[in-house]
Amino acid sequence: MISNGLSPLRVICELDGRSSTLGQFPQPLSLSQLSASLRSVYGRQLKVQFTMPCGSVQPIRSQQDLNTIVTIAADHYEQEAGTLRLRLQPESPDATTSPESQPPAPPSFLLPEYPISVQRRERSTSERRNSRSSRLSDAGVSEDGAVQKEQLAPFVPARHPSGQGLDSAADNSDIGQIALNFEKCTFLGQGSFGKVYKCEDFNTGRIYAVKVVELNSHSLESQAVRSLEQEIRLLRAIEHRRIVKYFDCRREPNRLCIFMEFMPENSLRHYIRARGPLNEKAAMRFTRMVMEGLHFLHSRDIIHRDVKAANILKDSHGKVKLSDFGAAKRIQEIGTSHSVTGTVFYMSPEMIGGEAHIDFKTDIWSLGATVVEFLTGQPPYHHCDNPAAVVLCIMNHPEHFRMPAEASDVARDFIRTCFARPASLRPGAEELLRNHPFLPPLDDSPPF
Ligand SMILES: Nc1ncnc2c1ncn2[C@@H]1O[C@H](COP(=O)(O)OP(=O)(O)OP(=O)(O)O)[C@@H](O)[C@H]1O
Repeated sequence: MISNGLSPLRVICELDGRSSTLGQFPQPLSLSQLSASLRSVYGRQLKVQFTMPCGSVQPIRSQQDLNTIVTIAADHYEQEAGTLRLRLQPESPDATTSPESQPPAPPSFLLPEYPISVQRRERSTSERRNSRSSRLSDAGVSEDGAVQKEQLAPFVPARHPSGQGLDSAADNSDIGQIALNFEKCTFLGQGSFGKVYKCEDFNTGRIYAVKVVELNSHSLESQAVRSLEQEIRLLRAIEHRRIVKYFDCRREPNRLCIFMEFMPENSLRHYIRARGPLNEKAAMRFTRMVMEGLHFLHSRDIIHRDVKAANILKDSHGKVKLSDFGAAKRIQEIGTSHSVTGTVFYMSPEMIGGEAHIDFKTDIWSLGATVVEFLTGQPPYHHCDNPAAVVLCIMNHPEHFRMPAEASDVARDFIRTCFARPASLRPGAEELLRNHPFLPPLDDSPPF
């Protein structure tokens, strides 16, 4: 353990993949002293960050951030007693621009460098045959477990006049069948790891949401990108009415484009921000739908890992579906941005603690946090003024959590049940669906 007594703290900094000792510092460690030391050693403005036990990267911007980080390091990196490891990153000129304040950039990856005529190309008999066999080999698993045929219509790859396909930069020969109508792409929103566009396939008129993840120079040819592509190809087979479907994945120079089912009514986070917290009846309905989606994923051995209102998308019939399942963590690994500020609110203690064995129960915790967001407009521990403090609360001071003031006993019990710890005491999705009065069946719920 690092003591907060007199023993000095050794600070090691990593910049551009190289680690070096910055020095020994008296405790409590002072941010101004640390900054002065960094300036004298590196001679330039640097962002100071810390890698949490869960792998997320936390910026250190204040003395309070630093104090919290030192405590977390002491609690979770005991094998490195007396040492604090920091990551350094050069300050970019636009570092102060938040994603929200950026203008909605045009979908440059989709804009052709040549005029495009929107027309259907007739396919030859052999193309039709090949397309059919590849669709059959893509056969997936349906909601009831039955094997079923790929739902995609036979798309024609878009062709560049030079003869190259849109995806010529990568060997995506078995995918990349969606030919986009570039004129019909509109910006939908910005996430931490990419921008999302609504796009139309010019052959079928089918609408997609396309998430574009900018790849950093390290990740371009990395195993992580290949793994993500493979994972999304596998996830294409997952089909359920409470889950946003993945259709495809295509690598462009410097970018990865993930094609998903388009959900017209945006996320529950947007809904709550626009209209305020949900009433309890609505919260119960949406939670039931999300839990049904989780139950399906868990029954297929998939942990979502990023359940939150921003990942619950609405259709135009008042129903919701879970999005971003399975791949969210991998996208974080390869994206150019590495700050996950904000998402820590929903993380389970076992995930934050970097436990080796994370199971489905982590999603139940996150759904509990999401229900708090439904009912209050904010996730739990939102009163903490920095994410590092949130981490500390979740790990060490769960009693600091504020239960929604107006919540019924049933809602309170549901939230408490989701926050049970250790994870082994937390019920699974099926048990909650069967037994918890916060989740009464809906008209279209399957029997449990
Ligand atoms: N399948 C979809 N259909 C319609 N809109 C979508 C779809 N997927 C994402 N969006 C919208 O695009 C925006 C960005 O979504 P994205 O999933 O990249 O980030 P996020 O979940 O909001 O945040 P984070 O990246 O921090 O998890 C959001 O406004 C979201 O509602």
